Amino acid sequence: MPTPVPTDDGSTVDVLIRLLDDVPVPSYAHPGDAGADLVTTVDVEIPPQGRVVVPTGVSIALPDGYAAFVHPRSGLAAKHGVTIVNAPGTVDAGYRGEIKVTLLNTDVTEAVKLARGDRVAQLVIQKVERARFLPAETLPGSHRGDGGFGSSGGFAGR
Ligand SMILES: O=c1ccn([C@H]2C[C@H](O)[C@@H](COP(=O)(O)OP(=O)(O)OP(=O)(O)O)O2)c(=O)[nH]1
Ligand SMILES: [Mg+2]
Repeated sequence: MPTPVPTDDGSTVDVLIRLLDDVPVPSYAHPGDAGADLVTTVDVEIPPQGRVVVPTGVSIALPDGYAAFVHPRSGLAAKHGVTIVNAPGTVDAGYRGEIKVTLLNTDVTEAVKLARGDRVAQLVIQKVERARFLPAETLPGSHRGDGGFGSSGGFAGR
């Protein structure tokens, strides 16, 4: 069995954060976690199949070449059907406004009540490339070609 190489704990980036409310600085629950939890600063009830934009009480300044992505939390999704409409939300490096989360209650019958301070999303910071788009008449061939949307097969006979 190959020995896993420990992750480099120096792989962190400094991100300035403003707390706009009495909220904790987002933190990673465990070493090696990718997402730092964000809380809602408001009590909210999301009706069945409803959506609501909640503030998180934080704004950040990312270095150029980085973006932050607002991801759903699996516990909220699995237990209550709560996800994020635009998952993952994209926070641009130049954005200085409050980070907000557009929550969606996918449950058809049950409303979901969230209280101020509840963790509603997780923020993943990533390095991102920006492209120089080069218009071309044709594109180089590839093994996949234009196959997509299930071209490699479905599941369980469908
Ligand atoms: O889940 C999200 C997604 C975005 N944003 C903020 C940060 C981001 O930099 C800005 C714009 O997001 P996006 O580009 O996704 O929205 P848009 O509809 O294209 O708005 P804009 O025209 O302002 O770019 O909104 C959030 O706070 N939460
Ligand atoms: Mg945009």
